[in-house]
Amino acid sequence: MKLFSAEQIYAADKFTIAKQNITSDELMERSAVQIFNWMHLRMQGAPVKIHLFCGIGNNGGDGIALARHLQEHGYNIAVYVVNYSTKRSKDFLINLDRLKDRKIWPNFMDSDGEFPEIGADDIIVDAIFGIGLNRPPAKWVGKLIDHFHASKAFILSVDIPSGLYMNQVPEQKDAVVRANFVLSFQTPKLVFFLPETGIYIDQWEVLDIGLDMEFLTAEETDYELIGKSEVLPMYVPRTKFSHKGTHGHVLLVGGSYGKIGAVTLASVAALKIGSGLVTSYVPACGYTILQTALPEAMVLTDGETAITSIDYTIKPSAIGIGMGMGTETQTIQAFATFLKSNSLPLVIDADGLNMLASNMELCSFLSKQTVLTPHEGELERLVGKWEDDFDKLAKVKALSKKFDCIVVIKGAHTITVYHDKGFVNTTGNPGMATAGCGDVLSGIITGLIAQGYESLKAAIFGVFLHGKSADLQIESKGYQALLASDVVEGLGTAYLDLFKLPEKPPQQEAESQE
Ligand SMILES: NC(=O)C1=CN([C@@H]2O[C@H](COP(=O)(O)OP(=O)(O)OC[C@H]3O[C@@H](n4cnc5c(N)ncnc54)[C@H](OP(=O)(O)O)[C@@H]3O)[C@@H](O)[C@H]2O)[C@H](O)CC1
Ligand SMILES: [K+]
Repeated sequence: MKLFSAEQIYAADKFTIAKQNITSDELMERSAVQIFNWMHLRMQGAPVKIHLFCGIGNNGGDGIALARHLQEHGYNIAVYVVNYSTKRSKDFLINLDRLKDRKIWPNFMDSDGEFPEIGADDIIVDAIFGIGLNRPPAKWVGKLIDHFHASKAFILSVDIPSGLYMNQVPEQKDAVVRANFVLSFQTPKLVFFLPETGIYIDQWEVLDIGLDMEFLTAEETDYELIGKSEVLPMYVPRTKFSHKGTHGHVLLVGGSYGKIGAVTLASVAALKIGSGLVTSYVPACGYTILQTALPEAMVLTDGETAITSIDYTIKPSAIGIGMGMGTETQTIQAFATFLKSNSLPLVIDADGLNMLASNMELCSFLSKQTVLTPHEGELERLVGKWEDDFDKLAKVKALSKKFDCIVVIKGAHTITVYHDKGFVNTTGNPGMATAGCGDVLSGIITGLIAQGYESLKAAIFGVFLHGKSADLQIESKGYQALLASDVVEGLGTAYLDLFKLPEKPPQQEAESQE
């Protein structure tokens, strides 16, 4: 799913209005009706108090139009106009008049004089600011937002939590609504998925307001949200006459005394994701461990407790390097020599990234579209400190373009960056914050590349399957007990889940059984 910018959404509005020959007010009405239907389906007329806080722009207009529909269906509402500016939008005013025609008089608020009482069991509809926020909210609006939070009421934000920008992090962290639920029009927003801004959103859902599909399809976006529909077309099925030689040969280079587990996890993940053959290249201290833990793998050794040179005669189809490898001087030399002569598809993780970061000149030797899989600490060593999430993304894009590499920024929503484009993952959970999960991911991505997936697709698909496996495993294991090896274990079901149809709603299910 594409993640559109504010400019693109405004352009889509304009295009849709012209093409469908509707007014902007009609488009606002569609938005309001969609929100109303969503709420009505869940609330079924419940007499819960609903406080609608509406700004004076089109986000506020949505709120005002929603208030009319709620009132017409007998809901218990209170409407407030958060009068932060005198520049009221045309469609806001049209809807304000419609409300007044129905004898509903909003409370106009333009300072922190007195805020209404809000009960913990009430609902707040947050329609103060939408995607048009372009400067910090006034102090009193910040206080009003504090008042929302203090009430403990459920907060439903219209389109985007008020106070969040579309393309930068907020200056005042307190002046942003912490939404329990966001109903976002047509497209989720990138800020829902970034660590500094995603914290303001518990859950979100997209409402289709019928923006022109032709326009949306043609528009290129800087970011894409990756779900099942995006990865399914990437999947390459096995053919009847294929054999282990057809499914690639992975070489994993890493490990040092006390850290052989890292290569072991990557190796088993590479096998489980479907590579035909896996060779693990480890210091001699890892030989027995690997041969015992993973009889399916072949093992090559070098040095006693750390890797001192990387020499092999096998012909791998993809190489993963760095997990548990250490950064001893001899290891760094071996790594440098290897990079200078290697032209095979490559994945670099963990200590491989640390060695790269302390010898950035080596980046010019990376084979094309090398995949780097840093966590935040490793990334900072590679690109330097960033000011905020947007600066981080800009720095990563610059690195990717400079060295033609793919950077997998690991996090709650892992973002795979290639040149100017970012792919935001939707699977995974906090149970994955556990030792070895990164090693598993590097094994998965290397294993997919070895099977013939292009490196970028392997990174995007691999990140998805890694998270999906953990999501499926969590159902029986819980967050705390999830281990990296459970994530490896679940890879088979993660593949199978790609082909599971979504569950039908109960009514359809009954009909299909008749
Ligand atoms: N296609 C869709 O998704 C549709 C979305 N709709 C809704 O429209 C909003 C966007 O509406 P817009 O009027 O452009 O913007 P806002 O409502 O967010 O803001 C209104 C104006 O407020 C001014 N502004 C910005 N920041 C501040 C601030 N800190 N303090 C005071 N005022 C501020 C700004 O105007 P200026 O000229 O003063 O700069 C904003 O324009 C979208 O989110 C949806 O909810 C439509 O209903 C249908 C289509
Ligand atoms: K809002």
